[in-house]
Amino acid sequence: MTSEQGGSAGRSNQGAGRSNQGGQGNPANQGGVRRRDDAGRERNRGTTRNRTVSAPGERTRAADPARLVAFEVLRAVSSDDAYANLVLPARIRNHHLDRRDAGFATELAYGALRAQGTYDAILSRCVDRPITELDPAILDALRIGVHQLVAMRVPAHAALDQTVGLARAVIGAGPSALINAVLRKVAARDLPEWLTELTAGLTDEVKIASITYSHPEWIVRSLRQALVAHGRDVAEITALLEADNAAPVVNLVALPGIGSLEEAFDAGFTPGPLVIDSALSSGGDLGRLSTVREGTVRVQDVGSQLVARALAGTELKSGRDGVEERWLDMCAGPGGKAALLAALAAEKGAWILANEPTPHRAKLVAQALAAVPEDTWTVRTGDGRDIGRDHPASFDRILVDAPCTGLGALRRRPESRWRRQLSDVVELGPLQRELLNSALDAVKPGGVVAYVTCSPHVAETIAVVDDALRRRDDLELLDAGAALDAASLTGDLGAGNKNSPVDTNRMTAQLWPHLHQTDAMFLALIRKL
Ligand SMILES: C[S@@+](CC[C@H](N)C(=O)[O-])C[C@H]1O[C@@H](n2cnc3c(N)ncnc32)[C@H](O)[C@@H]1O
Repeated sequence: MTSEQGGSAGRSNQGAGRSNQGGQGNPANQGGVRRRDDAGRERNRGTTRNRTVSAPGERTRAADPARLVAFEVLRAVSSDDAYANLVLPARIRNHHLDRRDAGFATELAYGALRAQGTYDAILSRCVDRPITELDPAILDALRIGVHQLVAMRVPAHAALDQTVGLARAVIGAGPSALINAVLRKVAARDLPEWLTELTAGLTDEVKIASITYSHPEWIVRSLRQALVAHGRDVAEITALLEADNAAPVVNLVALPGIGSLEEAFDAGFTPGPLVIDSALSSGGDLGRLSTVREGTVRVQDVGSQLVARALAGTELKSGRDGVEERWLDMCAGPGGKAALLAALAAEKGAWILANEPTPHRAKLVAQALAAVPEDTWTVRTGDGRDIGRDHPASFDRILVDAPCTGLGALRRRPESRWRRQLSDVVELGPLQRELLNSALDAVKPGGVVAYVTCSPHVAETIAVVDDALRRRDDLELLDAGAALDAASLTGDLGAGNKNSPVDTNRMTAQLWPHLHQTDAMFLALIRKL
């Protein structure tokens, strides 16, 4: 069963509230009752007591709202399988955090989630039983404490006082004593000292990197393998893992012919160096940008912008060039690339079908497309695997932005590295192949299919494309690296996999967080003969 929605459907504002730090002003904070300086210390609390780690004195009794927000986010992630980037803005709003507190809570929650592997290894040395036997709430409070102690500029006494105060307020007096004792042991060393101790005697580079850069071993192994398979030096793994741990820059795109970045520039965004109509910022409240609320300017990773533009700019041999072309976004939800593609299609006089099987995500696609002239697009709610059979040789350009593990977007989803498993890679394989095959049936001779993943994993990238090329004799690979260069402002991204040891992979391209400051998007451009 499928259903189609015309371009007039689903108009509503979107984009508002997507900021990580979109806190509301808190009158109490503005009145100077509770302010935080850059080091995360609260100021104007009355007499400053000179506490030390060894003599912490009387503990704070109430939970600091910013730490409470971070704690609630960790609890929602570990106990309710929540997504941190969805929970955090809501909690920031609920607790009325001001901008500075929102920034502190964001750093604390995201930092503690990303570095959980390292922190759990540290905690294992400081707790006299396996940490898996700890009450999950206690473990989350400890993780928050460790992050303040070893990675934030929070003085040790404040980190201890505040974390113990939080634990006392939300967990109870008993656990707060345990937390106090454990965090004191953590505070005895800084992070480099802890890492030296944790990796002493290890020779396995994967294990060392896993502890040092807080990634599961299977992901370290997969990313090393991906670097090599895409023709890069395995020594880049350190820079890649570090890039996964850095707070990502917010990327905006102005929909071509529709949006303007002037307002974003006025608000402090800077022009993106890699792609036209893009802007960058290290944070801020996006909700105050009217263009973002209207949907004419959208939050979108530069890598996503580049692959969409590379597909739109590829020369076709399917007849009409540009005018009245039919485009398909086979896996469109929630609509980021569909919106950019639709705006590019509108400029060229083309039309796009945006397909998504999940009804609520299909609604998001319609919302994302609402800013684009409605005669340019249609939303279809259905399985992409049926499109090749139902609409053979019907489209000039097709994007298959396949469901994948997202291993290339770990910096944006702090908890996902702990949720994903190697078995996910295996499970997604058949779906990725069926979707690509359906797209290859649905594309016209001379038309182009872009196979894209936000994962560089070999099994989700090269292996899928290789299988398609092996099964069919009506395909040719186009130079995806050159297409990305042509879509970029620099013309010299160096994303082509020219040095890949795999023959068929030399025409594909791979963007990398540590090289391009984008998500690790893979792109293969396949023309049907
Ligand atoms: C990587 S996301 C796409 C992101 C999207 N292109 C964007 O830029 O916002 C993959 C999407 O594929 C959808 N999907 C899953 N199974 C599918 C299927 N059988 N056919 C089509 N899409 C599917 C998922 O629901 C998800 O929305």
